[in-house]
Amino acid sequence: MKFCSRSDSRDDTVKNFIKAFTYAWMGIVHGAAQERNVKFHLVAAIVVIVAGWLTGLSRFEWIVITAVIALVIALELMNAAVERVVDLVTQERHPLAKQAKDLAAGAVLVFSIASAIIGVLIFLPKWLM
Ligand SMILES: Nc1ncnc2c1ncn2[C@@H]1O[C@H](COP(=O)(O)OP(=O)(O)OP(=O)(O)O)[C@@H](O)[C@H]1O
Repeated sequence: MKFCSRSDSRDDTVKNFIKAFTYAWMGIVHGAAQERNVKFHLVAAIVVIVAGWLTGLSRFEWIVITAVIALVIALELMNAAVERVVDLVTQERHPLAKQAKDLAAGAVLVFSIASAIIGVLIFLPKWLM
């Protein structure tokens, strides 16, 4: 009979956490390497961060910019995941496959438009001053 000490189960929890983190990191690296839109948003994020640094943003504005950048990239990764699942389920043309891909792409577009508006609202008044 095998007894599990409390430190064994804590080791397992830490190992599982590290494994889950590694898989999630591999997802980000894969997305950045394979997905054109993820690459585009990563470059755009760098441009926005440099522009923010040169312009001089408040703490609150940096919080908003950080959240917006993270959400756009997270949505792109989710969109890529939906595309993979749809392609795994069917290689044939199917109206539901189209809807699934277009809905996921629509979600990215909605937030991309909102993030562009947020960017203009934060940066434009400072550049016009
Ligand atoms: N299996 C499918 N069935 C129906 N429509 C699809 C399917 N896969 C993609 N589409 C639709 O085709 C349009 C273009 O999709 P997408 O940009 O993913 O290209 P694709 O058709 O998968 O081809 P490619 O992989 O060469 O770019 C989108 O409207 C998408 O929803």
